[in-house]
Amino acid sequence: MISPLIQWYPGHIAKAEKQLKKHIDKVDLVIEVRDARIPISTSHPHLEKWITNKKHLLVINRRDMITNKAIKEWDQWFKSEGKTPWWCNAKNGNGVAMIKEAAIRLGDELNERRKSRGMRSRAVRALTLGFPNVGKSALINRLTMQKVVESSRRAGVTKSLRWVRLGQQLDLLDAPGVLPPRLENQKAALLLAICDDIGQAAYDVESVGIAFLRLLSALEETYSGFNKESLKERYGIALENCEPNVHDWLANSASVHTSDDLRRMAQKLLDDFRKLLLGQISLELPK
Ligand SMILES: Nc1nc2c(ncn2[C@@H]2O[C@H](COP(=O)(O)OP(=O)(O)OP(=O)(O)O)[C@@H](O)[C@H]2O)c(=O)[nH]1
Repeated sequence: MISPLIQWYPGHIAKAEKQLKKHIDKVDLVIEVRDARIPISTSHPHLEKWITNKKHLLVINRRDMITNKAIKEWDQWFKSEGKTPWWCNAKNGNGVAMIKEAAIRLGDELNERRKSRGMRSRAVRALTLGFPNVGKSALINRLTMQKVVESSRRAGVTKSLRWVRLGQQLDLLDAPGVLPPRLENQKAALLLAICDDIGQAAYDVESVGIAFLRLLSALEETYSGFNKESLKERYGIALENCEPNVHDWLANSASVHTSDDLRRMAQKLLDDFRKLLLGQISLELPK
């Protein structure tokens, strides 16, 4: 079995973490953004420690990339863990207005407290925090209803912290994505690579593509909007019987003749998944 060793901690992320720790004291509220396809693997292990005494809004973005059934099950799971998830699609704006209202409500609570202590009320200061590429910048652009920060397909585009004013009520700090310095959990790292939430320099596309196929073949049909037929039509791949050695099995398939073919196919497969061409697929299930 091929197990990719994935590590990604580029200089700008190390710098971002340092800056973040400096700025975190200045904010009232942390808007944590996660990827709906992998909401556990995109939870930062140090976040709880960083945000003690802060208000916390948990946003699960890319809701369009998983099924409604999956959203419902995750929703119940988060609630059973004492958390309230706010689902959104930062690309088309779905769910963003409710997140804005929730942030403003939390700001109002804060200002009530300030007033009771004889202090003047002010805009709530919020920080968006999350792994690279989960949609933090897209969310900010939707919240402000203009393109104030760069949002791009590549992970690691936001490179410095920047304040953005949202009316009189909300000041938002857009921060670069943060990651733990070591991806101890390689299963989670693999999911991050499949979802394009870490830079491509961190992994071997062929190994990740093959691991993705293996995951697809093990997916619960009822839980996913994934259509095995589409894979068969587009790539000539039948997922049945692809174990135990996916690599050999793939190498013998009709469209793969050279290792370059294999690499190209792996890349296309991952791109298709990321662009929703293979359906709405959850790569993690609630425990
Ligand atoms: N399908 C879909 N795509 C989204 C959604 N939100 C963001 N995207 C896309 O995901 C990519 C990454 O979004 P960004 O907003 O740049 O992500 P980020 O978290 O700011 O990324 P970093 O700058 O790397 O930290 C972009 O191509 C967005 O258009 C969503 O809800 N659904």
